[in-house]
Amino acid sequence: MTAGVPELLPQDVGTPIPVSGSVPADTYTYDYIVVGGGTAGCVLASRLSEDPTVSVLLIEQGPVADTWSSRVPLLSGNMFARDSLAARWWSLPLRNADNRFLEIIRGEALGGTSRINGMLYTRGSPGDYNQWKALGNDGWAYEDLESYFMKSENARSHPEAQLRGHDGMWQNQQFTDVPYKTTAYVDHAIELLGVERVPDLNNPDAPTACMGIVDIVQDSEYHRHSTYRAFLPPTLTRTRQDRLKICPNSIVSQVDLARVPGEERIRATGVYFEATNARKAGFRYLARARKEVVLCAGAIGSPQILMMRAQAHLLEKGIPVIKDMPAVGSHLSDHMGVPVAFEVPLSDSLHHLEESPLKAVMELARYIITGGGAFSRPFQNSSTFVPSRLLDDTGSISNKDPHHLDASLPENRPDIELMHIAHDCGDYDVSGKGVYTMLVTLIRPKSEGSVRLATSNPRARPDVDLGFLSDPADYAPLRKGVRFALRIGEEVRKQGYPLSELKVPDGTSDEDVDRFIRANLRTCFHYTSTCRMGHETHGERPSVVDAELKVHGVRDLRVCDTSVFPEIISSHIMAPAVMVAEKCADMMKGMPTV
Ligand SMILES: Cc1cc2nc3c(=O)[nH]c(=O)nc-3n(C[C@H](O)[C@H](O)[C@H](O)COP(=O)(O)OP(=O)(O)OC[C@H]3O[C@@H](n4cnc5c(N)ncnc54)[C@H](O)[C@@H]3O)c2cc1C
Repeated sequence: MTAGVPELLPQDVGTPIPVSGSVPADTYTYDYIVVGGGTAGCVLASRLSEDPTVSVLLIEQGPVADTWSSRVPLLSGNMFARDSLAARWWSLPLRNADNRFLEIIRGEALGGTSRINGMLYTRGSPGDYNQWKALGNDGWAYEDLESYFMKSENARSHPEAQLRGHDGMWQNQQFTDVPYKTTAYVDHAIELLGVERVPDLNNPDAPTACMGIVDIVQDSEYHRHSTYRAFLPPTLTRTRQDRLKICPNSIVSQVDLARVPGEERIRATGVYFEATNARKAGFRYLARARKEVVLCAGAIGSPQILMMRAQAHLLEKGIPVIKDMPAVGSHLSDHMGVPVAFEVPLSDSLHHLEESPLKAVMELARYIITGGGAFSRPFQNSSTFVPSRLLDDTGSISNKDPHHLDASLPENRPDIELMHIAHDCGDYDVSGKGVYTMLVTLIRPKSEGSVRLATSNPRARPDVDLGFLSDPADYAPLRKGVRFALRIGEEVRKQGYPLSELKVPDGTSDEDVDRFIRANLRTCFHYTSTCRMGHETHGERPSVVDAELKVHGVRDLRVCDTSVFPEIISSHIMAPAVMVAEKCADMMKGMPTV
């Protein structure tokens, strides 16, 4: 037992396979089964179990692990720490980027990726969701979703903001003090280049070209506020343990499907699962759902589970296919980032903590005593968003026509984000140097990849093809973004600040910049759209779930995580994952959605 969450074993919540006739059919039956206790899954399980008359089973692959370091912002975002519970494996080679391999990363613990990520809370542009609606998804325009963003959050730093939530379970806040000198020079340079600085990047009325400090999910004690800590804390799970059963360290292999008598359709009746511990392999269990099964296993896990029954090509792997759905695992989208790195004085970057253990210890002590300092924040503090078409040849925004900056219009969505990071983001040797990185990120990529089963073993990692640069149209905005970052560097130097180019393209031609992009491209781990929402299962825009997140043609089965995004949004995706779960809970409860 860890930190008081009542944890159950597979044999406590499921019937062993083969099912014995002596076990009454109702014994291991729940109203709802939620698969995956990650970012969205914790929210959904929490909301569904508000009703004292329903029973909910939550099955999570990873442990409940509420360690101290998992709450310290700077430490908990370190995926390489031994207790980080970040699962890591290699992608397939990037065919269009020098056949490089990139690491696929997700959180595997209660809280999922919200337990290990960069903590940035961003809703995205209203135009992102108006685009979802334009693709045929009724009920998913920004005006339909705003109340769900507000319901979940407690925005501690924006008490006056009417369109931010202040009573929700999930806390976020913003640090307005500038942590390193570089930031002030960089921000000033960006303003000189025509981008407006805004106090709240989550204000839906902010222009599409804007820059500001990003809110982070953090509670009043300056701890990371993962969705586990916010929505399923021990105080809540203990009072609901009669109706909310939490089974960690268990992996769901398949959804149990049965034909609906007299109908073409099939229905989800339960899930098969087993302990994650390899020594328990071979002991399988079945839990049944009276009402619905909901997959919240993330944009890699949910298609992996569905593919066990739903793709014709899997016949070759000996997997019997119940329903052919070509969109399952297809259309993987991710933000791709190109780090443009500058050298700055060591004291102005996070590297000074690595170079001086004494300083690191003092900073940690400062965090423990005051809650402030370098350890109280994640790696990234601020961001700049720009639609690249507004950047002119000089690398600045001269077109200030309000129509072009109206964030509610899908065509105005920004396609470039510059993540401002006082650390290096590449694989090169920077020992002894201070580094400031502009991570130039393509946030509306046209390239798509896929998730495919490598074997029929549910414990095996699936093959992830990120598909970066498979659409050559992605070069143009990335090139503009890289040149914009270099231009910002120039403006900073003009102010007299000692910043020099460290990792930048060899020359100024398109070929030079493209070579740099291919050699340095990295994932932002923002996987979406592998079970995307839409009208059809086949045809021009094949999809997996409808606007109620129900899997097409299968009764009583929904998907609720970032895999359902009809298109990736032009910002970080954790807050939208929570919004999806809030809306899904209301739809399942039959409550009128706004
Ligand atoms: C390193 C990193 C940094 C990031 N930084 C940010 C950021 O700062 N801001 C932001 O907005 N976004 C960020 N993201 C992205 C964002 O955190 C995720 O996209 C989002 O949290 C995913 O939510 P989810 O519910 O879809 O999936 P997850 O949170 O990944 O949850 C899926 C859960 O399902 C479980 N699971 C999977 N398969 C099974 C199975 N078969 N059986 C049982 N359980 C299963 C997993 O263990 C996991 O707990 C980051 C991502 C990473 C990896």
